[in-house]
Amino acid sequence: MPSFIHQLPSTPTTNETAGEQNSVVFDASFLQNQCNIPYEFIWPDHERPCPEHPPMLHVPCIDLNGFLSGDAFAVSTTTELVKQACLDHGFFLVINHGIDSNLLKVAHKSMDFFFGKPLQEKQRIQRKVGDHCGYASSFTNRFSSKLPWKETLSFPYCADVQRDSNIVESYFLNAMGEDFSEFGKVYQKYCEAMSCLSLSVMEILGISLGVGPKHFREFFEGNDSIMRLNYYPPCQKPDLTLGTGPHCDPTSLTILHQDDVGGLEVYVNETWHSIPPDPEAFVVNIGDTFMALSNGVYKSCLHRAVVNSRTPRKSLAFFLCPKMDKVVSPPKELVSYENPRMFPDFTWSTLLDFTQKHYRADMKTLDAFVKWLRHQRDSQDMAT
Ligand SMILES: C=C1C[C@]23C[C@H]1CC[C@H]2[C@]1(C)CCC[C@@](C)(C(=O)O)[C@H]1[C@@H]3C(=O)O
Ligand SMILES: O=C(O)CCC(=O)C(=O)O
Ligand SMILES: [Fe+2]
Repeated sequence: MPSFIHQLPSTPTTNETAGEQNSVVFDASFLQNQCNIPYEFIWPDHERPCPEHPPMLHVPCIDLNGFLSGDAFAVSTTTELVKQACLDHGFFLVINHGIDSNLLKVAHKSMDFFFGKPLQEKQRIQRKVGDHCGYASSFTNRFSSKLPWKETLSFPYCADVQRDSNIVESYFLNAMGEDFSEFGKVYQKYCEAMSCLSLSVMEILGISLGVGPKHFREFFEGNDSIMRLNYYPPCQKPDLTLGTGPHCDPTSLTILHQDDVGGLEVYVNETWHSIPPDPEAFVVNIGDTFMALSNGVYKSCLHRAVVNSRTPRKSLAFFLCPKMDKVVSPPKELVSYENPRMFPDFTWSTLLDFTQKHYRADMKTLDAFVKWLRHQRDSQDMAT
């Protein structure tokens, strides 16, 4: 067992496989004091950060307040800018979003509250094998190489108040007790705000694709989304590792808020570009599931996060996802003889399961998923 791995007393749970009796976690406070980093965190040459600071990506800035005012010029400008961005690389910024600045501030502060806790306390909410929620530390018990230099805390958000109007608060109360009541309240409010913002963006995407403002808004009304807190400790060898490896988000839409450190990079025209932090703006990008919903018209884009040797970096990522059993299928207006179906129908829960149990999301997730899905369906057909 590598020295940086702390063997913790086994925490038997219902869904651990026989081989998962012991939880192992990455102890950033221990690692930071070593002069080198373990080989498991060293990425192949061709995937390492650029030696020079990459050029800045000029992404359009969407004034959401303007769009929501209904002013015809603002609506057409907004939808045109989003359309061009989504045809080019799938990233754009949203400003004048109406999200309370105090909520943003306390959401960032609450990350320090959690990630500053002793390892054993964070380990109380450890992500279980095959699950997408909980605390994960560089996924040491999930991947054996190209480990990301980060700790994450992921949790579910359900927008369907009939089903669960307080899922985030309950999740933390159940897992961490009364001390996390305020913590849960903060992220319940944050996720509600993110869900509302996502539905406005879905209106813009619907208009930009010619299917109208309601189509995708209604598709995501009762979303089963994922909120993820990314904490990237400083690294003594930032040029050898990555905070988050190159990937396309398998989800539908990502609304990201970076702190002021910087580190998000997007791969466009065969070159890595940086998207510098802007506290007033959310970075929005479409994911694989929305690429399938648009029948491939809009592209899910390759991106990653680099780390530095000086200071921790934090980002809050809200991953909009349809209801688990919702069938992902493009509207008929986006399918034609010239534009035949690019992907088969699938449910979001099947793709999510694929990324959690069978495949580490990267830049080819959707292709790998479609191949896997076809194989599964062929095997079932042969068995009947
Ligand atoms: C559905 C998801 C899987 C990941 C979290 C959400 C959306 C982004 C995915 C991820 C960040 C892509 C890079 C690899 C990954 C393993 C990670 O570094 O965290 C991915 C997440 C995951 O599988 O936990
Ligand atoms: O932290 C960042 O800037 C990006 C993280 C990311 O891409 C993700 O969590 O999917
Ligand atoms: Fe991402």
